[in-house]
Amino acid sequence: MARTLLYLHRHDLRLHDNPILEQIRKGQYDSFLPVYIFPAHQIEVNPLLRAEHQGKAHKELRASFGTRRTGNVRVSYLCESLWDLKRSYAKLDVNMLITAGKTDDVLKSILDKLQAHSAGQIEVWLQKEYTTEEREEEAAIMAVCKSNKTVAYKTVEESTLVDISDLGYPIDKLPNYYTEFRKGVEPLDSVRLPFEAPKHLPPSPKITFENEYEISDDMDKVIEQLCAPLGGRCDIPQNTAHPMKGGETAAIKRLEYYVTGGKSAPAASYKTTRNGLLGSDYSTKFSSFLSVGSLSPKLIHHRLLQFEKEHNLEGDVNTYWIRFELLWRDYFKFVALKFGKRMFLKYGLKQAKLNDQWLGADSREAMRWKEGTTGVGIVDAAMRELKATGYLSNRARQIVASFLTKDLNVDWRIGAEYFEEKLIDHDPSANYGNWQYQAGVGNDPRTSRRFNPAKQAHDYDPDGAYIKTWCPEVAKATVSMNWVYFWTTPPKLQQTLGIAGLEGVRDPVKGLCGDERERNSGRGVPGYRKKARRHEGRPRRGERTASYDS
Ligand SMILES: Cc1cc2nc3c(=O)[nH]c(=O)nc-3n(C[C@H](O)[C@H](O)[C@H](O)COP(=O)(O)OP(=O)(O)OC[C@H]3O[C@@H](n4cnc5c(N)ncnc54)[C@H](O)[C@@H]3O)c2cc1C
Repeated sequence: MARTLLYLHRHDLRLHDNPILEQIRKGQYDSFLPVYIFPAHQIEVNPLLRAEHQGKAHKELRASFGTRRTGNVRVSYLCESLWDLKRSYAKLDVNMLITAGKTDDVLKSILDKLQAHSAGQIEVWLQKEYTTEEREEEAAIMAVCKSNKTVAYKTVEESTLVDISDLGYPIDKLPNYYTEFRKGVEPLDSVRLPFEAPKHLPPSPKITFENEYEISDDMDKVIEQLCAPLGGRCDIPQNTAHPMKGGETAAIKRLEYYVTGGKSAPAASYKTTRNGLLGSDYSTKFSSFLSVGSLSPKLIHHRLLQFEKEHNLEGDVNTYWIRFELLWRDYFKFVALKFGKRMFLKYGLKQAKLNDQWLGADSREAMRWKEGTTGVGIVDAAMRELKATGYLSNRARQIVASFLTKDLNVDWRIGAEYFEEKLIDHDPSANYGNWQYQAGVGNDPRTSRRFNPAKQAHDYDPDGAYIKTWCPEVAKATVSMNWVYFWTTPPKLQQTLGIAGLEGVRDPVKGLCGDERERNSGRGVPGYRKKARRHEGRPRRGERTASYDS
């Protein structure tokens, strides 16, 4: 009997290190059909409906606090990643089917079509995911397969550096804090070798699949369509910290770039540069590739091993630290599996009723935070960078998350949902896990962690270059307090700079920064330098800036 493998791609848009494609190399398949379905519960797919099916348009997709599930920058990035994969398949004479709709319904129609064309024994393979919505989707897919006697179904774990089956304990025994988890998997001897990209694949079945959605072969057309209800396609500014396009091709190029240059390669200084805010090399920028699966964490690990060996950098703290961060990614995925829905609940993993008075999405605080018009320079710069580019450094993410939850007292889920809409690297476990951590309801042993924005600005943006890049209205300010806290600009200077009427000057959203003592803890005010020297190396209460247990 003929055998057909239907590969339902999810967040695994690559050929390299792909266990499902490896299975094809090992198995005897007569035909192979890779499929991607734009999921109608996460992406606004109405614009792709054929004219005669406009009546089937579903309700506008909104997250619980009103933001879009997927914004224009992220959906464009996803299309770039998908079309890159489609082109790679085409080079192997394989036709990738890209369609849209409710995943299980669409899968059922594809299976019907395949069976009508005598595809024989059909196997449906897909990536295993760990967050609740993705697991619910998987359950629905499994139900479709089970209801059809000629269809076998298989999921594959492939998205983490350390496979879940190599942890050595069941998921309910996952440590509640990162350090214990990390120590349990280091020194990473169990990381499996990446598979090579296939050189040959079986031919695609000769079927033409049609449903109510029409997906053009022209990526730009699809991007235009998908972005139309999301405010239109976004032009990313030249000075973005993330200039890379989506896709496996760009991902491999980025990985190679990051380890090129011997001891001067960006990877060789990662630990010292990773808290940067401007430029694209201060950190790896692997996250967006990892989030859609264009890059495998196992490939990164093994490429780093090779790099270390070539340049006598074994045991180097910089490359170690890249893995340290990749393990955070793994950890949050496993946390999502262990805690299920709690990952998304107000009181978090801890079910810690820290605060019953959090402000909502329509509060002035939440709205001005999103717009980047609070008057707190480092926060506004970051929020505008996020909106314009879909990317934000880890340092800036921590600062704005702390400001929203600890200074403005806004419900952390509003921030998480906004990040979900905007970030090109959105990954539900990393996003919600980090937000919970910052809000004090997740995996942080401390609940009172707060970042003082003035101290952060002076430590990580001492000459204001970052603030001035994204908030050009204060570019001419020469006294640091004026770009750190816009409203401190003397009225005369406000007139000269032309900023007197700006919301952040006239009506700032200060949160705790409104407190005079708090403002005086910033280096921009006289006397700070003396204080700073006194406290050197000794973080003050509530002001620890080091991330996590770094
Ligand atoms: C509030 C908040 C929300 C976040 N949301 C996301 C998200 O949706 N998707 C996402 O990938 N990361 C998220 N992060 C983690 C981190 O900020 C980004 O992974 C990182 O900034 C991406 O840039 P990079 O690839 O250059 O990272 P690098 O510093 O080069 O790190 C290398 C890789 O390690 C992983 N990593 C680094 N830091 C973390 C972390 N704290 N948690 C989990 N993985 C990490 C990423 O895969 C990253 O690509 C969030 C952090 C915060 C504070």
